[in-house]
Amino acid sequence: MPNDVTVRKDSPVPREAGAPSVRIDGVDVRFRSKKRDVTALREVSVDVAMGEFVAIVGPSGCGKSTLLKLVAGLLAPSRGEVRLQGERVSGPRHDIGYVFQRAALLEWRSARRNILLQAEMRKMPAQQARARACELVAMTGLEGFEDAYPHELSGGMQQRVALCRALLHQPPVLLMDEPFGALDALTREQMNIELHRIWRETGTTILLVTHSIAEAVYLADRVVVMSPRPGTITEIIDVGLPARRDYAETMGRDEFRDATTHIRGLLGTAAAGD
Ligand SMILES: Nc1ncnc2c1ncn2[C@@H]1O[C@H](COP(=O)(O)OP(=O)(O)OP(=O)(O)O)[C@@H](O)[C@H]1O
Repeated sequence: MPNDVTVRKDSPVPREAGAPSVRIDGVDVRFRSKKRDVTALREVSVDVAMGEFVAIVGPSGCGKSTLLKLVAGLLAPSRGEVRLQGERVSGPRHDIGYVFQRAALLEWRSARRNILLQAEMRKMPAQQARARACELVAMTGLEGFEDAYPHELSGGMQQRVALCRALLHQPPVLLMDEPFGALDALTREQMNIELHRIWRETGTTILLVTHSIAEAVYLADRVVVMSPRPGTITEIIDVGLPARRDYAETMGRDEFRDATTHIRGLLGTAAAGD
């Protein structure tokens, strides 16, 4: 579905009856070395529906990034299995987009050419890639900065470029690892608003790791709360907010307050910042 639907302006999140977009089933991850044996994840199971937005919160070191790496096929579970679009993940997957805390742009390439890097790596037809890049530049408000180099862009703009690059090949699943953690509070708020709109417009399934409880609840359909290492799922919260969310109005809603208070309670003093 997400591959051929690029614009879904007003519809709510589709909850499809078919296979989930991501299935994490009874997963353990152990890292063994001569010096130590670390169980990063234990018995983690979660299904993410097509087009759903799921946020993952938990104390530092509980295995959030490890979970995303499993979905991307960059790590193999020690037990259990991960499925992406119905297929068992058994190696690096190219049908995903990945956004990290640092935009990691190439300094010698313009914004446009950083975005098009994705197309070059995938050998996408040039015309199709340029058209898609233009669409994404408009969607993320980067118009007028296509020829700017990374050092000429603000942190928020650099992250927008990274987001365009991650979405260029229209991946059905987008993995985001603390993408706004390095931004100032106001820019982060703006990026939250934009990401929510882009998610609604593209229909992409999103898994977002964040240390911000407010960010998780504002953006997601469901929030996965994890325990300290070895990371297990403490609870999965359905935030119950409408698909269209005005930022200020959402902050004042009972559902928002209830969900954030509940998550803070679950995380207790182990919660990392907000
Ligand atoms: N390649 C690795 N080799 C050995 N141990 C690892 C490896 N990757 C992660 N770990 C360990 O697994 C645990 C989970 O790490 P991970 O980075 O997934 O946590 P996190 O929840 O994303 O942390 P943070 O919020 O601080 O970014 C940590 O104890 C970490 O030291």
